[in-house]
Amino acid sequence: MQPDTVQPDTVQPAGEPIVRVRGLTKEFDGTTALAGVDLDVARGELLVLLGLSGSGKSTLLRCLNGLHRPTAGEVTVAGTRVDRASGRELRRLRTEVGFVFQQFNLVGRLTCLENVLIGGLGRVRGPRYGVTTYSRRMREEALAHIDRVGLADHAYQRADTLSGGQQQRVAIARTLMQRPQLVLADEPVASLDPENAGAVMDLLVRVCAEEGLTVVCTLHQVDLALGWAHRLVGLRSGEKVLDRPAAGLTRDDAMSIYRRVEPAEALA
Ligand SMILES: Nc1ncnc2c1ncn2[C@@H]1O[C@H](COP(=O)(O)OP(=O)(O)OP(=O)(O)O)[C@@H](O)[C@H]1O
Repeated sequence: MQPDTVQPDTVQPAGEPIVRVRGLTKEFDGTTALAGVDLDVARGELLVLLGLSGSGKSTLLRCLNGLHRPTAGEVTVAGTRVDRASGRELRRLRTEVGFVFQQFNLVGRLTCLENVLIGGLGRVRGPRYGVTTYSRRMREEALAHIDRVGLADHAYQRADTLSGGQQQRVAIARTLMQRPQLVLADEPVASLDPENAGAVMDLLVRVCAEEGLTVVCTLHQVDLALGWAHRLVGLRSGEKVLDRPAAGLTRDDAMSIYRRVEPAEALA
């Protein structure tokens, strides 16, 4: 499936990048997951991370929102030095950084509406139990996001009764409800069949572009990456081996990161 959203070929960096990574190294008990990665992501950019299983993609995403503390290096996201942030700074940062997971991470026994409202919890004081404990304005906002992802007829349906594609749409609506600046998506379509994968990816790209959000997304599907991304970054054994605009990049260029030979002129 081809995207029905026309994306600009590249994003002209305007001002400070929203993500700035320098010399990022992450080790786990003797395993080097990331080895000195440098990366800038411009505001509004859609960057796709590619690489073999175990190449460090998820670890990089998790270092961006502080789920992993780097072994060495600097990570700055939306002006916050994530690598040395306090617990309080990390909690604030996570209200500005949405995370879309492969397995959706919805609360199955709650309705779509309740799940989407959870995305707005960072904006309210104290816990909320049930839809009626949120303000009317928040409920209307959540319903508008549910409508936007095409699930208006399912707003009051339990999340665990929805298909995988529908559940990921709910997760996207929950992320929008969060009003983030940056969306991290870790293999958001890996659990879906090819048709649903294309449709959900198109939705994610479209709503993020409409909101002017920056997206860093890991994918295993090179064709999806070439269809949607502004820029592709390839990791191999924790090192960046490709960093090129998607425009003009061939499938063969992108596939080179999965080969053992060094990609030619990959780090333009
Ligand atoms: N919490 C952890 N504890 C120990 N090792 C870890 C941990 N998380 C990741 N690793 C290791 O770090 C390396 C990179 O893993 P990571 O999950 O980042 O790769 P990936 O490219 O996202 O893989 P996949 O495509 O399969 O999701 C792997 O060798 C993995 O085993």
